[in-house]
Amino acid sequence: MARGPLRHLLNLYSTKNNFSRVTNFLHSNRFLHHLHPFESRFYPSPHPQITNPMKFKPSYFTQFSDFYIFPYFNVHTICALSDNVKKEPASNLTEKVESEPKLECGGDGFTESELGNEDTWSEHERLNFVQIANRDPVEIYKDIRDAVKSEKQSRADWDTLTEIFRSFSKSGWASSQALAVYIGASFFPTAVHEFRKFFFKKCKTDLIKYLVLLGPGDGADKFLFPVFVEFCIEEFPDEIKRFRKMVDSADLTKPHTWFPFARAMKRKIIYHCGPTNSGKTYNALQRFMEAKKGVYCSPLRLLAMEVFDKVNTLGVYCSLLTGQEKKDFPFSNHVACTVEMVSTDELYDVAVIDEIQMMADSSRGYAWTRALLGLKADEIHLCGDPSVLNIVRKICSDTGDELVEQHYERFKPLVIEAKTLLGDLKNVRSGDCVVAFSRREIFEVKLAIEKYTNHRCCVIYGALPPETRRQQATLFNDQDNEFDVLVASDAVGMGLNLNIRRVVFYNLSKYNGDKMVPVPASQVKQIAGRAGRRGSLYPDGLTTTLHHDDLEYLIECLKKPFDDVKKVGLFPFFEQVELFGAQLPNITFSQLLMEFGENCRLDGSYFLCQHQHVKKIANMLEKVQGLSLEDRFNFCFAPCNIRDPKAMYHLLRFASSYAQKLPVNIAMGMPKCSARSDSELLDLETRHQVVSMYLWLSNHFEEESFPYIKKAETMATDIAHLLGESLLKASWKPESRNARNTKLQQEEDVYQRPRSLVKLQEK
Ligand SMILES: Nc1ncnc2c1ncn2[C@@H]1O[C@H](COP(=O)(O)OP(=O)(O)OP(=O)(O)O)[C@@H](O)[C@H]1O
Ligand SMILES: [Mg+2]
Repeated sequence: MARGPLRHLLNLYSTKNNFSRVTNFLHSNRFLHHLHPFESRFYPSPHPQITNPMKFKPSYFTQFSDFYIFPYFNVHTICALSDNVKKEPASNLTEKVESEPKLECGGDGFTESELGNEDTWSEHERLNFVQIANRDPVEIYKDIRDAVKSEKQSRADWDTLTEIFRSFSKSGWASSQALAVYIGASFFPTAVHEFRKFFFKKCKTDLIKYLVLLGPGDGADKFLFPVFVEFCIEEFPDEIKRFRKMVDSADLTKPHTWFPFARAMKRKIIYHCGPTNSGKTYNALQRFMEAKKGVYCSPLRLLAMEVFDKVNTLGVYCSLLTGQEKKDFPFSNHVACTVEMVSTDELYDVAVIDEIQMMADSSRGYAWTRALLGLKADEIHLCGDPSVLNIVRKICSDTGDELVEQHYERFKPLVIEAKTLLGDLKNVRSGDCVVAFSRREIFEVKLAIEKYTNHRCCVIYGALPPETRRQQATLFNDQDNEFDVLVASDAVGMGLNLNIRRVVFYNLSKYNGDKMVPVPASQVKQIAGRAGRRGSLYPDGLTTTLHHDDLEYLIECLKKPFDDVKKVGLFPFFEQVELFGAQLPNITFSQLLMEFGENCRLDGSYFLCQHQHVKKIANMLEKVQGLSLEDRFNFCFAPCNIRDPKAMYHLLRFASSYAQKLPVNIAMGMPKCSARSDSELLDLETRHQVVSMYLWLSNHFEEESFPYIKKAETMATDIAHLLGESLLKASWKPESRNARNTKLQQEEDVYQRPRSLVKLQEK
């Protein structure tokens, strides 16, 4: 065993202020290069110091040190364990390490001078301390283990020792280091408690004196840690084995290896990179239509429907596949689908993944990542802004795919109107799209515009079914009617082709589920960019704000370069969660998801997508008996508004019937007429959601369990129609789905909203 250099490092490490010497030693020995692949097995976060030794910083060292502290991880073991380590015989490496000139720190690394100048210490004690500091932790451990019983100590020393162990048990450093030897965070306190008992029972005076000298804190923690590791390895082999299995099954590093068939292909990736309205999707779709077999992956059902209609009109037979609907076009070789639904089994000539920057989306990003990594297509066209270009470059270098970049500019520049609407909605003009970020505000604006001007408004917001959004868009685009103004939420940012002359921001703040925050610049850009589409009535796009106060923020957002995204989303497949769950019997599914989130390992380019939505549904379904783990997993992804109690109730009902193996009933009536008030409109929105959920479930479970598909389809169409009718007449004050917003509703005059929410926040 190449213990010499490793011991040397350990000794250096256990002394204070020795950091620079240790790092010099590491650099000179090329240890870091060799350890890289192995290191990635332990840590969920990126370690730039490993990939680039010159960036090695003191704070990293503590995390890095296990390899030296843990006596079994010598150079040989590390070489053997790492797959990608340079093919160099371990013995060579050892020789290199050992042949490095010794650093000038005297003896074995821990010098006498480093012990300070305590006059009270005898020469004998000094020598003793140096010896203890430099002893092999394995030997220290064995000595304690084999001792008969502890020697008598002074009261003061016992007290200090108690403090030392208290500090050790609370040390975040020790707890996170322990993970590297598979002692989980939840087991760590128990392990320390046992270690303390063991230590107090048998420890010798000189060791205690040395620890007392170090005192509670860093120095003692680092001295005790390797001894603690030895203790755990002997005392808790089963715990360690169990935790190791668990950690291994939550390994989400190297996700490109999850798709061996895609890896076996030589794929060509074409990144259509540019701002909104620059022709990215148009060009990608040209290739899609030319191909023998193609797939278009859309961020929205609406956009999938648009492409489905468009390419069929142009004579290319295309099917439609979304979570809710399957429309098989006879003899078609093309399919337009939502990105979550794309098959990674099917072979395609050309695939298009639209709005690729959504890879970085905190909840849905995993679907884009999966499509990019897993699609089996000779040619994959990515359309999006430049924010994920760098990370796509990195992913392509991991997958070995060829990457071609095509850069685009906006057809016509977007012009900012500095005059603004001067805070008065009476200044709205034909072709304007007023953007507000809540349903309540959308209806307030519509009400005000229709009351104080001669314009009529169409509305588009997230809770409307795609069919209704399309109907509203058509109404707005059509010049032969009075509906010449659009009031919309951020749902307008993607997809629809709209004849917008000017995008007017009613405000530039939105509620993030917790508080009001400024709308991110990337979103502002995307929405503003909707003004002036090529081929539309208004090819020159304009944008402005309602209030002058907000203008500065709008300009700032539009001037801002695109973000450079560092991480993209990932989510485990069911099989991965199942494997992980096998290590943790007797816990609920939502606890299992939580454990997975806490224990999974990711490498630096990925984050685990948020799954509050999934957890909330998992919690609700906990009491439903008879669902398999896979059923639970699938139910949790149903498109259900978790803030809508009625929708949640129906989902629970569906799951309960399914669990009892009964045919799942829609059990929901159809309203007779369109809505006459906002609460009726809300009710229609909920009903549509429930039916849409039913359709989604019928596509994700055996069809026999959901036998009322035809009925659900008819209901969905009818409700969307009623919603459309209702919106034509909607001229009521908006209500809110939950009590939280009712306070906000008390504002009487729609013109009296805070002057500039962005400004207010800055203050
Ligand atoms: N070469 C072209 N010939 C005719 N029309 C085009 C051409 N390129 C783009 N268009 C039209 O210009 C409009 C904007 O193009 P496209 O939707 O491809 O832009 P985009 O860059 O994908 O925008 P977004 O980021 O908003 O999705 C569309 O209506 C499209 O049909
Ligand atoms: Mg596009």
